[in-house]
Amino acid sequence: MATETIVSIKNLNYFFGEGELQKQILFDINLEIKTREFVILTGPSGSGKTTLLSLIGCLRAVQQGSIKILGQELNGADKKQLVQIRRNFGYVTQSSNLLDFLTVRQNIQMSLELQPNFSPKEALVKIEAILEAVGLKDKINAYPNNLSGGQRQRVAIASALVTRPSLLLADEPTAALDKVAGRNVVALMHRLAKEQNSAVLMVTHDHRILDLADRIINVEDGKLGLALNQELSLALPGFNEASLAKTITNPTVLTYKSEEVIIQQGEPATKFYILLEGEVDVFQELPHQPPKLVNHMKRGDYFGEVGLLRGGKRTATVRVAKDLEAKVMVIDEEMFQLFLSSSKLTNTDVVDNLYQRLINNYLSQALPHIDKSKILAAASQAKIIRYGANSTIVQQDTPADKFYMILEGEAKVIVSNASDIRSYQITAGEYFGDAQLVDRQNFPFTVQAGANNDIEVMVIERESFCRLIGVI
Ligand SMILES: Nc1ncnc2c1ncn2[C@@H]1O[C@H](COP(=O)(O)OP(=O)(O)OP(=O)(O)O)[C@@H](O)[C@H]1O
Repeated sequence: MATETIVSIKNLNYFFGEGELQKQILFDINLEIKTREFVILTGPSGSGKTTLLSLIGCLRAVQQGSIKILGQELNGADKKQLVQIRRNFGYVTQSSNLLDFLTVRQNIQMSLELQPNFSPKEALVKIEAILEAVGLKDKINAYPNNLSGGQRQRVAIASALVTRPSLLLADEPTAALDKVAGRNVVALMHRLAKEQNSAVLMVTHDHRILDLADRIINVEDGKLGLALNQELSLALPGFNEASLAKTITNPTVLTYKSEEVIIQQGEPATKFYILLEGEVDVFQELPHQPPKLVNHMKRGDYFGEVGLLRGGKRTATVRVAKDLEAKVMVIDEEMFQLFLSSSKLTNTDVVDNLYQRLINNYLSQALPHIDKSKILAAASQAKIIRYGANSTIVQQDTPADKFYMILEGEAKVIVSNASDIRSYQITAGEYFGDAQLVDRQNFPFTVQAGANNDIEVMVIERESFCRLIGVI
């Protein structure tokens, strides 16, 4: 699918007032938005978000700099050209500007009438289809007053998208809605816009929907910047600005090229990363084999915590996906530990995720020929059990009913028969039970936790394991 630049803004400045009262509102704005991108503008009140949106939407005249919509310059464009350019937009506002004396169908029809060339019959087909998409087909003849706030906003989205615009501009579309309705409305806008190949630029203060964006841009004092605090709170639930204020160092932002390696398996772990833009692949480097893809991550995901919290070495390689650039926030170890210690929620979330990734990495190494999706599914079913020093994990001559893998610590495998007892040590990443499980044999050995420390073991039930290796 071709990607086009929908909006291209270069060196844009904007002023309100004149002479001595003139005040600059926007400062040297540069921004590109491409097909299918869902971009959120956020930032403090009065920072210039609505002004920027209205300039892009041709509701104000460009004074200095350039805004191009689908290659057409707005600066200096005459009225006729602006009317033409506006046909590329859909607009959704906070108060869903529906006309109360018109039915839902008539309200949507008004958007279509701005676009010539539709017969009434074609218009009705389009209205029915878009109402079906927003889940309101049965309200086609209702009046807006008889709809809930969320339903009205869905009609507004239907009106904005019925013409299949290249760009949907939305100004605080959830402000009048409760949490659930607000999220539903934005999720709907997100889905439809992607299906129709539209780009979305949305102004919002609503933190509950930031995860739906492909990109979050912060507007502060009329300047654009990365929304680092919002990105942090998205990636690490429980994060609050006080955590950032307590830290000495500011996070660094780095950009990596397509297929560039960000962290390399086996190298010392010193930093934690949050993906701000682009996508990355996670690989497991295996002896005598090509690297194995174990995960794919997108904006809002983080990586690097496994090495920081376990063993100090990188347990996987993270590389930028092909044909994409990646922008990452780089957080040093001290700051990362502070995030964990300052929020129980963040700590729990990071640790849960850590186990999933550890299991995923170890299983990928143990079963190099099993594909990524099966391993991820099995990892999500696995249980983690801690055994105290010297305790027995499995007993020789009892039926094998589970697959075991050591995540941390050491264990002793003891094989005893009539004439002698032999034993050897196994450690993190090593496993047992696989050979006996399929045929429901007995364990030919006893496995005990090491003498000095607790150990952590991942356990997968027989059925999940057999499904994983493809024997059922
Ligand atoms: N017509 C106007 N004349 C003079 N100043 C204006 C005008 N409209 C807005 N401003 C000023 O421009 C600045 C930016 O306003 P804008 O509405 O773009 O901010 P915003 O980021 O959208 O704020 P909010 O989040 O509160 O909607 C504010 O300081 C505002 O007071």
